[in-house]
Amino acid sequence: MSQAQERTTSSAAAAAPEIHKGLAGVVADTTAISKVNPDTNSLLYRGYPVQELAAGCTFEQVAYLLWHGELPTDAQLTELEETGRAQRALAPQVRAAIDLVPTTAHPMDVLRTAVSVIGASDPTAADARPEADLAKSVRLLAQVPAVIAYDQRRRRGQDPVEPRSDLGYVENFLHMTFGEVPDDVVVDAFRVSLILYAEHSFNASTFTARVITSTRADLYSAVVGAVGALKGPLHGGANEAVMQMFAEIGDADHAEAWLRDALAARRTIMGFGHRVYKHGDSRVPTMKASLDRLVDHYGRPDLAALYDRLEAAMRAAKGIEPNLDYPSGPAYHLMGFDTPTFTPLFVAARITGWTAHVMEQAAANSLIRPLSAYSGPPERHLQG
Ligand SMILES: CC(=O)SCCNC(=O)CCNC(=O)[C@H](O)C(C)(C)COP(=O)(O)OP(=O)(O)OC[C@H]1O[C@@H](n2cnc3c(N)ncnc32)[C@H](O)[C@@H]1OP(=O)(O)O
Ligand SMILES: O=C([O-])CC(=O)C(=O)O
Repeated sequence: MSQAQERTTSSAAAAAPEIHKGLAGVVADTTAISKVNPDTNSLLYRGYPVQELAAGCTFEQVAYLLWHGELPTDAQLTELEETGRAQRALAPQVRAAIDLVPTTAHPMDVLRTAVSVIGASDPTAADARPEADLAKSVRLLAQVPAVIAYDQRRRRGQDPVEPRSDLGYVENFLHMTFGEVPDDVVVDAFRVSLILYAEHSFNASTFTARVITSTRADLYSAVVGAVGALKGPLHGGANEAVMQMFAEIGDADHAEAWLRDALAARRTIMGFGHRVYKHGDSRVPTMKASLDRLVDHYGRPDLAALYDRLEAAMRAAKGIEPNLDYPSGPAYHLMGFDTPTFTPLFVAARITGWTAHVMEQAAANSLIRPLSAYSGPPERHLQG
């Protein structure tokens, strides 16, 4: 190589931008909503450890905390509950829109469509004042359970169940889905799962919501985009994929051989691994404890055995730990939800975190627009 060529190569190398594929390790902004700390395996919502919130709070209290930064007083909680309870029923046009979506479509497609119609029917959709965005967030929190319950029931050929305003959020959700409020152990496991799923800093779906908000689009558009991002199996779609995987393995005694073959085929093992946590997901022990109680309640030690054997085999083979979707999938299965409904349940919880981030982004906005390094052909021209 000539000296001139060397100079060109080294100056090109010096100018080459550092690429952060997948934005891994990039700190994109500040947030006061939650702190994910992989070093201490901890997760704080507005400063509170999520385990403490899961042990002692209702889901509505956690929603209020994420939106407002503080836990509600009794009067504030009552106001939130009453506003939500009054909005639990679906408008006829939302039901009609759901009915138009074929049942061959995934329930996440139905939910995405329903949120879009809820937004398009809201005359305040374009009102970007913080109090208007908060009201939209409360509305979505109240209506998403009705969409999920309505869709699962229509797929089963069952009539819809009307909401009950005398029930709390969690009990009413289960009532609308199953036509009855199940035993306390089930209600409590569901409550815990919703609190654990509520918020997780700049994950892919939340970041999607923030990107959309950064263009000054409305809150419903941000949530529709976030639902799309959550659907993928590398993100929220993993909870249903865990159950499909369990069905494929069938029996705990097959776990090790199944995993050996799956890894040899370079398959991704669903419910394992995490972009941020590399030594285990802070939420898993709490959800696993709820799963254990469900296993006892329903008398399903076979499911617990499969869970444990696959987890141990994955740890031995790859040193990779489960994420929250691993215990949540079988927990939702035991509660009686259909497998394709699992990711919509994640949406019901994450609506709180998404909308908190939408409001935080809007309050201190800067258009999110990273740079790219061009890797296509050099400049060229049409002939003649
Ligand atoms: C609530 C949530 O959304 S949590 C995430 C839910 N998603 C899943 O459970 C899907 C399965 N998991 C995965 O696909 C990944 O672990 C992700 C997408 C979550 C994180 O991905 P990344 O941060 O890109 O992981 P990373 O590339 O650092 O992985 C390191 C190595 O472990 C491997 N690995 C990571 N997770 C898995 C897995 N679940 N199965 C098999 N191998 C895995 C990667 O292939 C990679 O191997 P290599 O170095 O030989 O190529
Ligand atoms: O943080 C992430 O990348 C994914 C995750 O666990 C979540 O969104 O709950």
